[in-house]
Amino acid sequence: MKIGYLGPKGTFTEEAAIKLKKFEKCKLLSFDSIVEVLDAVDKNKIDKGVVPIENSIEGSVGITLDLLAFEYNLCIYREIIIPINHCLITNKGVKLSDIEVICSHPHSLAQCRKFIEKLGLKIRSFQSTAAAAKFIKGKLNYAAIAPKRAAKLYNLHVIQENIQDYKNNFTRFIVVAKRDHEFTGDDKTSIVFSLEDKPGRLYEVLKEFAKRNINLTKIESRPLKLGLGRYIFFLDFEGHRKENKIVDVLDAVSKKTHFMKILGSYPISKIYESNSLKK
Ligand SMILES: O=C(O)C(=O)C[C@]1(C(=O)O)C=C[C@@H](O)C=C1
Repeated sequence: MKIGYLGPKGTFTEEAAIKLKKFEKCKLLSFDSIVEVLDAVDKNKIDKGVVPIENSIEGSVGITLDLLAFEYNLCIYREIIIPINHCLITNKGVKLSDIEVICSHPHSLAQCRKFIEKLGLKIRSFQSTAAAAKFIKGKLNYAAIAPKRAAKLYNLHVIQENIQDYKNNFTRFIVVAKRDHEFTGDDKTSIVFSLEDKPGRLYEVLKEFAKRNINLTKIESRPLKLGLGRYIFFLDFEGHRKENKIVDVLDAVSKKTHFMKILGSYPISKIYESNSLKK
């Protein structure tokens, strides 16, 4: 089983991918961007791919949602939630006062916004935290925001841990595949849909879930990219698409939407512990 992840080695996504070893024997392969991971699954170069979808401080990873909605017909096979400990990382011997530029993934920079503002640093974005850590190697006025494990892998130094602006920081990752997960009895389903621009249309859809006592776990809108005021909705709810109640609700919703895509049913994740220093 080949599983791709947003790399290089040392990203939070790799930490999430390592958790998959509990479920199946797999070989982990690193990719430079989220789109490359999804594309490799789509083209059957790998069996599954792990990408971030949502963070408890900064919200959704827009690119992941957009690719699932508009560009690929892939399924969510599993979700993995891990705690995120952002570390300030430099070359050995560098002091806080030496740092001029801070490098990281835009989502990580956003999760540490107040911390960065207090230090008055310039920022530079990278495809991932570990790519930023690799980049600062040998650059004495640069720091990276990255996992502890990235510092260890690239022989860098952790100046400060847990620098995110809010204590409870978690990211939800999804494992994407060509098919979704079989029924386990403790599942969730994700769909995406768009509506006609008429009064009450979203209410009509949500009513179908309320009527059947189905618990929604997330709702999010993203631009439909056809102009202001036009949206696509992502909805997560409890239950598996093979259960009668869910078959029924999906049928009702498909009749009330302009477009609907089932992204998949998969087991609800527990929150994993960080294993940032374990392999
Ligand atoms: O750069 C990484 O380490 C990633 O795994 C990406 C990512 C993200 O896109 O949200 C994952 C977890 C953190 O929330 C910050 C960055």
